[in-house]
Amino acid sequence: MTLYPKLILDALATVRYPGNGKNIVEAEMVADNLRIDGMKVSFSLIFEKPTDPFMKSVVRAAETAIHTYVSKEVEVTIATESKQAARPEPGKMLPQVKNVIAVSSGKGGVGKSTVAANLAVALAKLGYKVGLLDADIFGPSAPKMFQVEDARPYAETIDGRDLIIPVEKYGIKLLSIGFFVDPDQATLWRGGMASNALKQLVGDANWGDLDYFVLDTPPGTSDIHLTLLQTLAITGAVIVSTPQEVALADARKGINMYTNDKVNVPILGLVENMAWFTPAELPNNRYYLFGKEGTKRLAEELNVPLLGQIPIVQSICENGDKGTPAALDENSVTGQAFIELARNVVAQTEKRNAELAPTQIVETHK
Ligand SMILES: Nc1ncnc2c1ncn2[C@@H]1O[C@H](COP(=O)(O)OP(=O)(O)OP(=O)(O)O)[C@@H](O)[C@H]1O
Repeated sequence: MTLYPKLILDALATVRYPGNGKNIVEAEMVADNLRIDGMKVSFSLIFEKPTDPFMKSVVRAAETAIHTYVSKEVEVTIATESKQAARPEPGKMLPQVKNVIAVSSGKGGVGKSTVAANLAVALAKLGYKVGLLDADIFGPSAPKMFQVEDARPYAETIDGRDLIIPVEKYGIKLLSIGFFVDPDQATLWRGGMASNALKQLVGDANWGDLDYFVLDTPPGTSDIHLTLLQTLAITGAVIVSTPQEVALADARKGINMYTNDKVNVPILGLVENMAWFTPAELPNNRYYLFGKEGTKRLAEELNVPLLGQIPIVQSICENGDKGTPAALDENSVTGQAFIELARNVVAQTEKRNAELAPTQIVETHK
């Protein structure tokens, strides 16, 4: 049997690309590098993106078509190409971002998202270029806290890649998993889907130059943390806790997630949220509802800095609901507490960068 190009192309014309229903010859997906050498055939298939979900199945279908319509004896080699440049390798993503700060808590509901959002706002107030990624897949709250719930970020082609453009609010570049997923559906997501979505929000978004990239991570320890550790070199972690014993026990677990022997992310320090209650009409009174200075003692015991103590103030909650983070008003008691926190985060980050080598990403084992 003698093979010739038309025989191969006719076989390939029976394969449909599921994305548009056209056959792959008509859709100009077969590159003009078709080589025939005896019973050996090689060529490339061209896809729009390197992440095309149909890539594997189309390659398999093309091979099967040649075996079915030409001969089982043909030795087929198919390479894949894409029109768009690939996402940079993990660890090489976001070269223009100077510091990546993960805000974590061992336990839900301690105010981690409130602290992450207000830390981002306070850093921007101090004049830094700031990005905030709300990676809290099970309870994204940044859209509400920044009053951008209706935002639907779009993509633009930049240097040959389609990149998501972050929303800008209060001088911060912001993306939330909540812009893309109905929060009620999030818990139904399989781990892999959530991880892929997150990798896209990090690697396929136009974050540009940033001094601080703040990550609001999900509560507790999860696959999402592992994805973040495998995708980004996290400069340091900020752990949020409330003063009660149960929260402190969980805070230790949260710390361990960043400092075990496989992961080497330095802890920049702890934040004690809901440290005391101050009624608006008695601003000098402090009521220690959840115990006094538990987080402060934990910080001392672990020999890590206490970066800030944030009181329980009704306005923090109201501002969060209204979409105007408390840190926007630097003259308020809470605004000052968050500015102080941001100053301490900057000081600890600079100290860490002077004393320690850059963080390495956690390798993926296949
Ligand atoms: N210091 C504070 N004073 C008053 N209210 C606060 C304070 N910190 C957080 N809150 C309120 O507590 C609630 C929970 O806070 P937040 O969503 O930030 O917690 P979280 O730890 O991120 O929770 P999750 O586990 O759901 O991610 C919110 O309504 C928030 O406005």
